[in-house]
Amino acid sequence: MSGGASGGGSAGGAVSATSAGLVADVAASIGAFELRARIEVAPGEILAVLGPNGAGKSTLLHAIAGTVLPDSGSVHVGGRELTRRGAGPRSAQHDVAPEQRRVGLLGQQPLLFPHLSVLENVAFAARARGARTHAARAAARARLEQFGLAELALRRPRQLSGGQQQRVALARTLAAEPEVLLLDEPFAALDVQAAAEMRELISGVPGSARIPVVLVTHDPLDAIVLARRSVVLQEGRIAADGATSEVLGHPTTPFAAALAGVNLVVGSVDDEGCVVVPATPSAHGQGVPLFRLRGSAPGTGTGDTDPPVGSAASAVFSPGAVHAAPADHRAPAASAVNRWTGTVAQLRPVPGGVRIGIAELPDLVVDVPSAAAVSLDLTTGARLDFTIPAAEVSVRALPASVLR
Ligand SMILES: Nc1ncnc2c1ncn2[C@@H]1O[C@H](COP(=O)(O)OP(=O)(O)OP(=O)(O)O)[C@@H](O)[C@H]1O
Repeated sequence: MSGGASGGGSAGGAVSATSAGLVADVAASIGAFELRARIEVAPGEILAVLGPNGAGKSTLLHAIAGTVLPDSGSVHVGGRELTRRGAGPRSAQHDVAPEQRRVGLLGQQPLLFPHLSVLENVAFAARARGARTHAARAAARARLEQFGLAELALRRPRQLSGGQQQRVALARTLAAEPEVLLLDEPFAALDVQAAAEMRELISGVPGSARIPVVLVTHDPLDAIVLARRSVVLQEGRIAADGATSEVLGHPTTPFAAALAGVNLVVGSVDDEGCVVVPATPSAHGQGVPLFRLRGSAPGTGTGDTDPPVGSAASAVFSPGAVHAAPADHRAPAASAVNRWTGTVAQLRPVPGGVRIGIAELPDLVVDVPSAAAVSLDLTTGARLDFTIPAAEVSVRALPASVLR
């Protein structure tokens, strides 16, 4: 799925236009920001798009919806070409107007018509597509029934909770029978209960409507619960793309690692199969000279699938898998594996314990249980020995370009 505009090559080139799903391969610029991304989503599939603020997630959705016109590239839904733009000034251009795209876009706010009842709001979508009033109302009633909203049919939007409004907005979006559904942080403005109800409805969309769904979210749990595949968009590029379990279970970018709540370090592989990471010298002048991590889980650091010596690799481990103990002042040898001494830089409470930031390895955090935190007498500036069992470390090969 990756490559294309995201790989810097084929925006404006051939894409699988005959695909039954959504294929968007676009390069778009807004001011200084440049998006180059390709996504492909099958009918009945939910693709989660994760990424930090300003990564271009909304821009990607708007390029599909037709409210942002890409500089180059193409958008196809069900084999229908919605946009084709070449890079050159004389290249052929083709853009279906947003209202004719049959693309449903739902954002954080429901944006219902305040003067129409719930029923009329939902019926409006079918009427806008040419359905007669009676048929549109009947279809709207059926959809409200399906969404558990039938009792609210005669209310105005202001008489609904935020969660009910958002569910009505989803019903209205689907009533237009879109060929693709784009969801831009649909849970962001909802409380926990309302978000759960909305999640439940969205999880049923692929099965009932058999359309491709793109879900932009900041919450990794949304991706885990709703999407079998995820992409991570960073600075306008696809930084990770694959099964959600892989993208979050073995993240390759610090952003994805932070989302998944795990530590990610990147380094080169030495002749013992360890990932070697240079550490930042600490203010105490006692930086960890080399940080070496070895994994032992099958296929993740030992055996035939080991990354070759000198290649780039990542090591991923949970903050709670690290054991902390008072430093024994005989600094571990530079050759120590899965063991290092570090200086406590920050301490903050987390459920069940304390999270330690380490001065020499600022990208890592270690979680110690409350009881251990008390016995360690934790203070900033304290020196601790950290160890992690190899079985808790997952090592994977990375493209060589990450070390440049
Ligand atoms: N109308 C606009 N004018 C100027 N710059 C814009 C405009 N819309 C978006 N941008 C810029 O384009 C970049 C991508 O924005 P976009 O909204 O697509 O990101 P995002 O990943 O959806 O972010 P967020 O998670 O904060 O919603 C940002 O740098 C943003 O400032």
